[in-house]
Amino acid sequence: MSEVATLPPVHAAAPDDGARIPRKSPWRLLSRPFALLPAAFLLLVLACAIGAPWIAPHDPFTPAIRHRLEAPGATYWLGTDDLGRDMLSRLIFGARTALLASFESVGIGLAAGVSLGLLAGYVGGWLDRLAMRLADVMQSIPAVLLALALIGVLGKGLGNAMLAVGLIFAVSFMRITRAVVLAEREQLYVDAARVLGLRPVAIMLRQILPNVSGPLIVQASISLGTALLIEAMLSFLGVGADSTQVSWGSMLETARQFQSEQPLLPMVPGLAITLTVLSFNLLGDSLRDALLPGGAAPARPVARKATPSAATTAADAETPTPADTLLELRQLSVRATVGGGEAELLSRVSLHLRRGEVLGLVGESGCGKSMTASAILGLLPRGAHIAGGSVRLGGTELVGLPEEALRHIRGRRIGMVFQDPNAALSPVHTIGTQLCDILRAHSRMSRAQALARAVELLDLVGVPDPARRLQDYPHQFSGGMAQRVVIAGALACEPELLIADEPTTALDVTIQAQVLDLLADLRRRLGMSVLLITHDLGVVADLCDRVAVMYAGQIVETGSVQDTLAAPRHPYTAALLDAMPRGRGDARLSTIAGRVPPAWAWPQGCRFHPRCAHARAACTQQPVALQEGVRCIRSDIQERAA
Ligand SMILES: Nc1ncnc2c1ncn2[C@@H]1O[C@H](COP(=O)(O)OP(=O)(O)OP(=O)(O)O)[C@@H](O)[C@H]1O
Repeated sequence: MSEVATLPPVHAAAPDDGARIPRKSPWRLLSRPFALLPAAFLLLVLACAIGAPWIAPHDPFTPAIRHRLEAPGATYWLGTDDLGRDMLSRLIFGARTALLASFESVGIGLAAGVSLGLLAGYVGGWLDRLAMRLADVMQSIPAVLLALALIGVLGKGLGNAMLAVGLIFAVSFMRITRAVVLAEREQLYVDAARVLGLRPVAIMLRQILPNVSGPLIVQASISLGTALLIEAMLSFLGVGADSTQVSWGSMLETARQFQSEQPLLPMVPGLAITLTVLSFNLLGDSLRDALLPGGAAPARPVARKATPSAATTAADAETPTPADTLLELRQLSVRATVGGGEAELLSRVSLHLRRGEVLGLVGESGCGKSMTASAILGLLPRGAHIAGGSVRLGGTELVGLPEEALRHIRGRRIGMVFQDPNAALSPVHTIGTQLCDILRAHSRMSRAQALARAVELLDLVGVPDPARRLQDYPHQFSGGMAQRVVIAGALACEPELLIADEPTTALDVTIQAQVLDLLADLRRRLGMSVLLITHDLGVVADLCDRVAVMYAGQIVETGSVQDTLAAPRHPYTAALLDAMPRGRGDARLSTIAGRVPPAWAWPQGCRFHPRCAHARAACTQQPVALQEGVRCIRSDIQERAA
């Protein structure tokens, strides 16, 4: 256990290109006069609400009939009402009622809406459908009507009224939260958190919730204005604030009656309501500009209608696995519902990985490499399921293991490095927090111990000045440095197996080599097994001991890197090799004609035959079995060519 902690840094630091993604911060508001004005006004209202008993020049409740309906003057700056009470003092106390009622309803709305939105978005299924139907029903009822109905049931009083308004608000907070959760739960950093074994509640609250804060703050600000207006309206109607409270709404109602005697009377509460609601709305607009990214989110691809996949494959020859095998996949099949039908995404995939070995899993995009990794981790996308076969990790069968047990294996025994490091890290937490979360999810460490360990891990992966960098956010790291951080996270619990899914594809070419060197060094020093997913045979040649080539959801060739790259036996492997740049002298690279078919349209017979120059009629008829590490009835052609 101590090996990781004591190892020296293995790699020279790459230059860090610093911050790249500007973060939206509430402080941007300071540069906007349109936001400062309403904010200042609302601060004034808040100060009045809090300090009313000390600020108000007169008692707002005790009548003084001899001063009734006085015009504004030296004693009563805003005049008096029909009972001779000071309008300014009532206005100041009214701020207290207005803000309390608004905060109460928005607080209720936030608590109920955000919890339900998180659950509906994250869990999905019937809970999501139920929540959405409920939201549709609630939104079809006007807020004031619902408040009046609840007052009818629970009795008069501002508390009941604002509870009803809060429930109405909950719907919009729920919709906003759910929409953000639906988008965020597909993000790599959420997958990364699941891979690292964080609990769903922790993922919802710590990883996803902070992303909703921007839209929620904006909506809350606008809802505060609406709530204030509803409170005033209910009090105006006489079903809101009672005689022990001063409300701008009831002040307006009184003023309405005596308007002919004192025309200025309605202006006082009227202006207070208008300006406060306007300020909330203007502040909401400015917050929207300051906190929310502009433009709509890119539309997600729509699944096409599926047809059942081609005939199942012929039985592959079973090969005995070595005694020091760490990971073994046997006849692993994954199926998924796509559009209206079922497709087989992985067909009887068998491969093994020995302790301390690096296995390259190669193939073009869409061949099933990532799906294989997801199946190993028990993190298949929605709609996909394991239809057969087994995944064994050091003697433990992972297929069918309960989620709780799988969670302990992910992160602790299997680490994962994703393609895009910036997407794999939560944008709203510092690196230190993220590494500590991983460490503390799997061991009983104090925060101080976890921080110390995080420094060691960053040092191990070659991040310079690790103690200082713990305070930085992911966007403050260059791509290469961010990938080192992701690798540090994957190594946090010293896993036996590291799965690296295209770990360098998103990086600059110069940085790619550094990250690959780091992986090679770590593997050598820590003795881990690595499953390296890549489409690049050059990377396989540099880093791997053995290779498994995938095409259309099947393994088509496996063998040692040396043998496979020197003398490929499958035409697909040969074609991948031909398409590989080998140096400056290459005038033109050959490409593989056509493209990988989608999973719902795998061809009959050999799945590569429509793109294969050596295909014969026999290749199109029967599924081809994997025999002695190759799935091709014409492998002799390649051998002869070699
Ligand atoms: N959620 C899903 N539902 C249905 N089919 C899917 C889903 N995700 C991927 N597929 C399909 O599964 C097949 C294998 O995809 P996979 O992502 O594993 O390929 P890959 O080789 O890893 O490609 P890449 O390098 O682009 O990630 C493809 O045909 C893909 O369209």
